[in-house]
Amino acid sequence: MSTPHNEARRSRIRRSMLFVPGANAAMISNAFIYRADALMFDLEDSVILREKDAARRLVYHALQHPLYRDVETIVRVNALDSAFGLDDLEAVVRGGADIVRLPKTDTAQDVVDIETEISRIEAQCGREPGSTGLLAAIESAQGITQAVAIAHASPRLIGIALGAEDYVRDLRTERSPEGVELLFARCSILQAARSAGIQAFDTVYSDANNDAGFLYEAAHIHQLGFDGKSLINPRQIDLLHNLYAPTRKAFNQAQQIVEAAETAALEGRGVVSLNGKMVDSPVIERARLVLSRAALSGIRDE
Ligand SMILES: CC(=O)SCCNC(=O)CCNC(=O)[C@H](O)C(C)(C)COP(=O)(O)OP(=O)(O)OC[C@H]1O[C@@H](n2cnc3c(N)ncnc32)[C@H](O)[C@@H]1OP(=O)(O)O
Ligand SMILES: O=C([O-])CC(=O)C(=O)O
Ligand SMILES: [Mg+2]
Repeated sequence: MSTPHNEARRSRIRRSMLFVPGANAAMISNAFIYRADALMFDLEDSVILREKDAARRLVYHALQHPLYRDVETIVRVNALDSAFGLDDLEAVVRGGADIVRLPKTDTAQDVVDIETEISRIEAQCGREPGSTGLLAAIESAQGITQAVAIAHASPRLIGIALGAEDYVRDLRTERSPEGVELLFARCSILQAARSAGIQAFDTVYSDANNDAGFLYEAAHIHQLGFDGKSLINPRQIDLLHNLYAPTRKAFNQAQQIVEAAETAALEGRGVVSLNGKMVDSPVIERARLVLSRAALSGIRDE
């Protein structure tokens, strides 16, 4: 279903989504200073059981703070079948989060269930119906098998994301630097997301001090076609944004393609040749994407 809400939120740029542990008052109070495309307050696996209630209160207040008004806020709630999920959802929707991140999504029914609760809470608290977005994280073999159904399960979905730390546990393996064990899951998520017209996000890179390893993984998922990545540390933000910025060569080429296409359109031609290479509609579309990424991220420092 196409609504003004999901059209706008499905096309928003989200290269970087920074996880901020919900129980860490210091991090919660100043995470807005980091220029991530979205901040993702966490109430799930970074919060120990005895801090769940305190974390929920901290995040609820942060959501309403004026300093967080200009940044997109996502909150990872606990699963609805846990002791905390419903209380989290009440606080987060009432607090005005832009997007709820559902962890460990195994089936389309998981999405339908949280959608039903979000609609109820929106109606009860007077929040505009449909204004809370959803992001489903897939973190199991079952979830990957169901990725297409999950991606199509709700008009609120802005995207689906891989949660690789839990996923490799389910596969009974470990993450490797090359990520061969994640290739099937990454391709499944990307295919499912694109088939539903929503965004695809890669998982966290957990070694906050290994820039080379992070960049290797980020280049890989950028090449696969992901819109962005979940992050754990602010130092990863600029590394990722720079990687999403086009090179000077790609930028110049995209400019030439768009200029040639505009001239051809004025002359009533759909296909033109640029330095011997065919320029037609998919080439022009991709060139426009490069120019829009340059407008946002600048030109890559190499
Ligand atoms: C598998 C999963 O579920 S992953 C998702 C859940 N996990 C998380 O949310 C973890 C988020 N990340 C972190 O907690 C931390 O970055 C760690 C534990 C990985 C590393 O911690 P540190 O070594 O202390 O980080 P580092 O020394 O780089 O911190 C530098 C500064 O950035 C801040 N910072 C670090 N990570 C974050 C973050 N995720 N959000 C906000 N601020 C952060 C620190 O508070 C510190 O601020 P200060 O200079 O004002 O004191
Ligand atoms: O979703 C993520 O990237 C973090 C996470 O929970 C996981 O990897 O299991
Ligand atoms: Mg997880």
